[in-house]
This record gives sequence, structure tokens and C-alpha cells, in this order.
Amino acid sequence: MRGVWTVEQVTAAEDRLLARTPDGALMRKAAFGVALAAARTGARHVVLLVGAGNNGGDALWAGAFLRRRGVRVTAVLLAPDRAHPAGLTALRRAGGRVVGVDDAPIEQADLVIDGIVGLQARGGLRPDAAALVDRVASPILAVDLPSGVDPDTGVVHEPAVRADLTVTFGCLKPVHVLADCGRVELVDIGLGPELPAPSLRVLEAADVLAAWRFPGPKDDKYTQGVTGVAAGSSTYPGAAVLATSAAVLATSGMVRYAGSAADEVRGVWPEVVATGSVEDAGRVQAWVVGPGLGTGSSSVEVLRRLLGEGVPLCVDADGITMLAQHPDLWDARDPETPVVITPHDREFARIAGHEVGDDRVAATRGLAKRLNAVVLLKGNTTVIADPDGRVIVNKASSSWAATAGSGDVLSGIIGAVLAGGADPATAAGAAAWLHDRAATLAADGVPTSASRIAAAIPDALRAIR
Ligand SMILES: NC(=O)C1=CN([C@@H]2O[C@H](COP(=O)(O)OP(=O)(O)OC[C@H]3O[C@@H](n4cnc5c(N)ncnc54)[C@H](O)[C@@H]3O)[C@@H](O)[C@H]2O)[C@@H](O)CC1
Ligand SMILES: [K+]
Repeated sequence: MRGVWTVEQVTAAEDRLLARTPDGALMRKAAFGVALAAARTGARHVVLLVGAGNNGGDALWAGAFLRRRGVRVTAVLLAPDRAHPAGLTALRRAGGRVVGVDDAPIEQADLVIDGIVGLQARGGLRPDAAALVDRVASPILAVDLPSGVDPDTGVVHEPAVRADLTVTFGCLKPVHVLADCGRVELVDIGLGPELPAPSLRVLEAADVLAAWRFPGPKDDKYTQGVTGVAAGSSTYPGAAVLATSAAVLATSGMVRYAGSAADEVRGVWPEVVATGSVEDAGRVQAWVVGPGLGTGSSSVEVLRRLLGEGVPLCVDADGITMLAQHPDLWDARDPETPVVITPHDREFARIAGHEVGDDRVAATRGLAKRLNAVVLLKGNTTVIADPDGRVIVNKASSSWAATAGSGDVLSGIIGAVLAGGADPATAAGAAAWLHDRAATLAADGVPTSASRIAAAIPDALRAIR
């Protein structure tokens, strides 16, 4: 598990650290990390874009270190009268060139270092900075974060810097997990002891593995948690097959299917215990309900019944639409019964009554609290919030999961992990993580499909075991 801290948290922690560190020492440590990363690129001429604050100071100090290693360094001052004085002196002493915006040798750079703006960034690049960035053809190394991207929400205020590499300090900030920062390198500046509990968390392979239920010597088909799937309809039998496939491949216990696509499901998975209705389904430890189910009155009754069963539920797709259309459905649920809902942006708007907006984390957190449910907001970065305000984010390793039916696969995996007994937010986070890896494996660089993503679940699991 990796933590992520907001600008407010980082600034407060830095203030405490600064108070017990010699003047300028932190900046030099940070800048040294930037210089090392820049040196590793092999660039012979580095151009620094230097803004008014300490982010520009980092760039200037990094330039001074690079200059001492024999690299040609030119600093372009975007705000000449507010450039970091000590950094500017250090660069000049080391033999770096300092120019104004009109003389910026952007085209001659092997590497551009973006020290335009850092944690205090507000809005997009100002016009003169934007014009310079527009001319860059070399790789860009962003100091702390790509300028023009909001540090806390990851919203890209065009025009913004597109970084190939971002070197950040002390800890990850939301921008690093919510937006594209290129490769992210973290430089230790000793901030750890000053940091409070993180605002967001990122799961790693070990966390995903810990959330999964694998059979032990005492297990049988029931003890690992039985997953129930109530999905599909005569119009959409495929959703039933996809969600069931994912559940079958994600666990080795038992999967039950209940609904009108029982024949189709049985045809693909003879090991699934398939029945025509949820009344006949038998006991399960978690339900997946909604994909392709339809929103008619019989589907509403299926959802009402399952919400009242007292076992964890993953409600997806039509299930979410029904919850939005019939809020009284929540009354069927004991407030202690864990529910995970998995909206995309349009479903989110439907159930929340407002658009997601720029701050996806705040929006997800707000809805989770209001519904007393775990909310998994889909997107290239998946945001998962629980009712207590804890948030897990999972940045996709590729975009191949953006394909029809891939959400059905995700909900099937969530159901399986829930049935195994994982806590609901962790189950959703671990499932999102594994789904992304399965999509990347299934694609292997070329377009894939939901069936193939499901089929890649065993390989994705094998890779982390
Ligand atoms: N505080 C610390 O202990 C450390 C800070 N460090 C660096 O300091 C940075 C933060 O420095 P600052 O607090 O000076 O803030 P910034 O360097 O982010 O911003 C400084 C100035 O830029 C202006 N600005 C805001 N948005 C802008 C935009 N879109 N375009 C142009 N200008 C804009 C602000 O009004 C402000 O005056 C960090 O990102 C990091 O790079 C590092 O040196 C590590 C240690
Ligand atoms: K920057």
C-alpha cells in the first residue's frame, strides 16, 4: 500500500520539517534528485523553464548541479524579478546561462526541465509559458508535477505540460495518481515522520494478493465463499456470461447464477450452478447484481430481494439505474450490509443527482458517505471511496479495458473477492487492480475484448502469486 497526501498535508509537513533543517537544505536535496534523474537521461544541453516560486528554485539548483557535471544548462526566467535568488546565484556561479523568454533556446535542448510552477499551481500555464512549452520537441522532466495540472485533483488545465518523467519529493501527491505525469520518481527528503495519515491509498500487488481468497487444505467448495450472479436478460445474455466468467476465473470455490440467461451461462460454464430465479439460487456469500439485468419491475424486485438478504452486494449497471430511479430500494437493506456500487460517470450523475465534476475524489467520497456504500467510480483512474472517507485510487496501466462488457467482468471479480470475505473497499480496489492487469495482459499491445479480459484473470493472478 502506498500513501498519497494532499497539498495542504504536504505543506504543513514541510513547514514542520523546514523548521528543523538548515536553510535551503531541503531544496538542495530535492534539486539533487532532479539533477540525478536528468543526468540519467544523458542529455548534454538542458533548458530550465523557471517560474516565480520554489519550484523554479528547484530547477535552478538542479541546473547548478548538472552544470558541475559538465552539462550545458540554460535557464529561461519566466518571471525574472521573482526567480529564486539563491538558486539563480548557484546556477550563475556554476557557469549556467540565464536568458529571458525571447531568447529561449528550446529547439536546442536535449531535455527541458519544467520548474514553472509546483504545489501552489492554480489554473493553466500563462501565455508566455504556454508558448515556450508548445515549442518543446525534447523529453520533458517535470519538477514535482507537470505545470498546468492541478496538484490535488489532477485536472489538466490546458495548455499544460506533458511530462515524460516527473520527479517529486517526500511523498506522492494526488496529481501523481490521478493524472498523467509520465514516469514518477520519488526523492526522499525526510518528510516521512512529519506526514499524517494519507488522504488516498494505492494498492500494490501484495495488497491485492492479501485480499484474495485461495483454498487451503481445510477448504471445500463452500468455505471459500460462494459468489452469486444475478445479471443478464433475454436481450443481454452476454452480460450474464461475462460477469459469471469473471467470478469463475477469479476464485476456485463455487459460483451460482440466477436469471434468464441460465442456459447461456451453463453452456459456457458447466461448473456454474445456474437457476432461473434468485428465489431458487441457494446460499451465497456475495451477490453481483445488475449487468444487463434490465430495469423493469421484475428486475426491481430481484434487486430488492437481494438487498434484503444480508450478504455483501456489488451493484452495477442496471442495478445502479434502478437504485437511482427507486431510492426506496435502499430501505430493503440492513445498513450493516456492505454494498459496492460501480458507476461510470453517467451512472454516477444518475444516482448522485449531479455530475462528477473536476474533483473526482471529493465526488466519490461524498456519494459513498451519502449512500453509506462503497462507491467505485470508473475511469482511467478508478476512485474507490468507503463511507468513512477512506479512498483507494487505481491508475490504469493501459486503456485496453475501455471495451464493451469489461465492466461486467469487473463486477464479477468484485463479487468473487467480496464472497471470499475481503472488506468491501479493499475488494473493490483489489478487483480494479487485477482487472486492469488482466486487460493489459489480454491486449498485449493490440485491441482486446471483455471475454479475453476475463480469460486473462488467471494469468494476472499468477503474475502476483
Ligand atoms: N517547501 C519545501 O520545503 C520544499 C518545496 N519544494 C518545491 O517548492 C515547490 C512549491 O513552491 P512554492 O510554494 O514557492 O510554489 P510554486 O513554485 O508552486 O508557485 C509559486 C508561484 O507561482 C504562482 N503561480 C500559481 N499558478 C501559476 C501558474 N499556473 N502559472 C504561473 N505561475 C503560477 C503562484 O502565485 C506563486 O507565486 C514545490 O512544488 C517543490 O517543487 C522543494 O524544494 C522541496 C522542499
Ligand atoms: K513543475
